[in-house]
Amino acid sequence: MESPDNEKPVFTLKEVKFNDILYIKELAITEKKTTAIVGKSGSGKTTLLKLLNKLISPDSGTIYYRDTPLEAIDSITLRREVVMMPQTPVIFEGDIRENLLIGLKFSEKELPSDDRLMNMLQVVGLDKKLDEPAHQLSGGEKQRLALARVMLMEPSVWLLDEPSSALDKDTEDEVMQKIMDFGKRNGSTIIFVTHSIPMAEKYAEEIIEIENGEIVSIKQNHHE
Ligand SMILES: Nc1ncnc2c1ncn2[C@@H]1O[C@H](COP(=O)(O)OP(=O)(O)OP(=O)(O)O)[C@@H](O)[C@H]1O
Repeated sequence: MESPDNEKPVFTLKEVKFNDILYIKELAITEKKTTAIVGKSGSGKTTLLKLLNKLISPDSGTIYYRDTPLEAIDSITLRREVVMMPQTPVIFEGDIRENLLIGLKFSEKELPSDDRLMNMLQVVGLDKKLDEPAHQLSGGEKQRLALARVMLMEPSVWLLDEPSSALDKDTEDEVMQKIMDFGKRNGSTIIFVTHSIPMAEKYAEEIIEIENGEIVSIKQNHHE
């Protein structure tokens, strides 16, 4: 796939194979754009995100992050810039504050103030106090907390696996819109997995469709 000169790929995949699950001959994911990965359950969407975050490694082929092969980048260094939010939010022992800060533990950034943490809870629409225990939150609230954690890390690239799956229809749109606004404001690249074609069409500029571990289409999606 050829990109115009002003569009640089953030990830490039060449002949990438993982078990019998995924085979990607060639793929370039454009920097600063929003890309949706769609496909049926079990088609390999999560596997692709995990490969991009170096949680798993391909059996063969090469994945480049910008111009560097992933095997030449240390995982922690990569994950300071490329942050994945898994489908099921990971919530740790402790209160909401600790859960917000845990993502920043490996970064070299200064820890944010309580005011900033509260502001982030407001952005994701989580009306809780910082010292409330996190494990008591509902599924949708945990997802909002996980999202606020990602936002605090100010990733250059977001990998979101079904970011709104635990939310009801009314809040799904609100949260997706927040992700988009926040990401665009920070000049981030957003790559999100969804089984919902309407969600992909509404929010993504590029839609990659996977079927049985292979890309069957890449569409540009123009918003008015
Ligand atoms: N490490 C692994 N080893 C073997 N099989 C795996 C591994 N990881 C995933 N699979 C299988 O690979 C297939 C693709 O899984 P994946 O999680 O990527 O699908 P998905 O498209 O994200 O599905 P869903 O929409 O249901 O989350 C599934 O059949 C899954 O059971």
